[in-house]
Amino acid sequence: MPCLEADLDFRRAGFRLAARIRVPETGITALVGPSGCGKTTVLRLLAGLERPRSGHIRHGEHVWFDRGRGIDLAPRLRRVGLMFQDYALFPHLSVARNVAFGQPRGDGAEAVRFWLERLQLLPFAERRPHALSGGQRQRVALARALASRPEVLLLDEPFSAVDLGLRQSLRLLFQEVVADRSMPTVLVTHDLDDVRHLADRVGVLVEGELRQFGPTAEVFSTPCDAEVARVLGWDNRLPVSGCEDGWVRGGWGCLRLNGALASGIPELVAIRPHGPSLTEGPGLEVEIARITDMGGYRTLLCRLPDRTALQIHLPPQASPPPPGTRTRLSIPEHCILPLPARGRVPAIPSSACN
Ligand SMILES: Nc1ncnc2c1ncn2[C@@H]1O[C@H](COP(=O)(O)OP(=O)(O)OP(=O)(O)O)[C@@H](O)[C@H]1O
Repeated sequence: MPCLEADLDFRRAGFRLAARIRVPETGITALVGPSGCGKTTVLRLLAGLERPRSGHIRHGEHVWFDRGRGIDLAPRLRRVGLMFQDYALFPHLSVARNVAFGQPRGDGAEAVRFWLERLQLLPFAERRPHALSGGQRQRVALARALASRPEVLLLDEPFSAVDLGLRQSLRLLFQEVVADRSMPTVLVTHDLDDVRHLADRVGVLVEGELRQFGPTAEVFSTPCDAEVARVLGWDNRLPVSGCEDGWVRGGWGCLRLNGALASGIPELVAIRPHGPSLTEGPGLEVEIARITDMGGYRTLLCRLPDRTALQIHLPPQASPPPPGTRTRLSIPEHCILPLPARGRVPAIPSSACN
């Protein structure tokens, strides 16, 4: 199956990107990372809108870019369906004509209607982009990317401007389209729910470096370093000042680790919010700061002795003492993840493309 494979080295003033990425034909590959880490740049390089300094880009047997061999295919020849954050709609064209733009020859008004209907845009078919809401404009851009019958789909924040209900239905639609078409699909997003709901695999980009890449569940459950953990929403991060005999400590207290440390002193330990519980026995000293009922569970915001915040989730039947109470927290070893300052990118298995 033709996967999209790229080895990218790119530089611009004050910014360097070096990433190897392999996007299989099936499923969705998400790219996440802090603002400015280079996500959009990766999409622009793949689409041919920026030129790498060295490296290569291949789609199956087709070489799109190879600096050494002097190959640099023009963007229109790469058959990429693109959707960028600014939507890049033509202001003088109606919604229908924007969607028709870039359609392959032979696809007529029926195909346009099909996409307008699927993206709930039919009522706006004759409007110009300026007369649409942000979310409607975003759907026009998505419809246009899909109507071009791309062989590779690159989407930058495709659902950020729509409300939650529409977002859920767009996610479903998007999943169906990708399953029907089987094409390498890269989704850039800041929304971790998009990643959890949609992505089969995820790459975490930090300062232009692909720090971790792998199956979504695996990357979320075992981030390779402190920065990746932050990007993936591990909010409970405790800085480590020392480590001996299987214990780590900081101004917040000390915790026993599960198993030996792979290397040296971790920069911090991350704590899973599900699993810790209040105890009268030995545990981490905390003061309860806030209790929030979340419906299916309760969140407890605790303060540790050095005032670091720690958030845990308790089952709805738990009855924690009121805010202001000093108590102890028992944190099972499997809830503690020691993290180095900077991890190594795991090798991308060649089987990822099979
Ligand atoms: N046209 C440009 N000229 C110069 N520098 C740019 C340009 N576009 C982006 N940059 C810089 O390149 C770096 C990577 O930008 P990029 O847009 O790829 O980040 P991003 O991860 O997509 O960010 P965001 O999540 O905020 O959209 C940033 O430091 C940014 O300031």
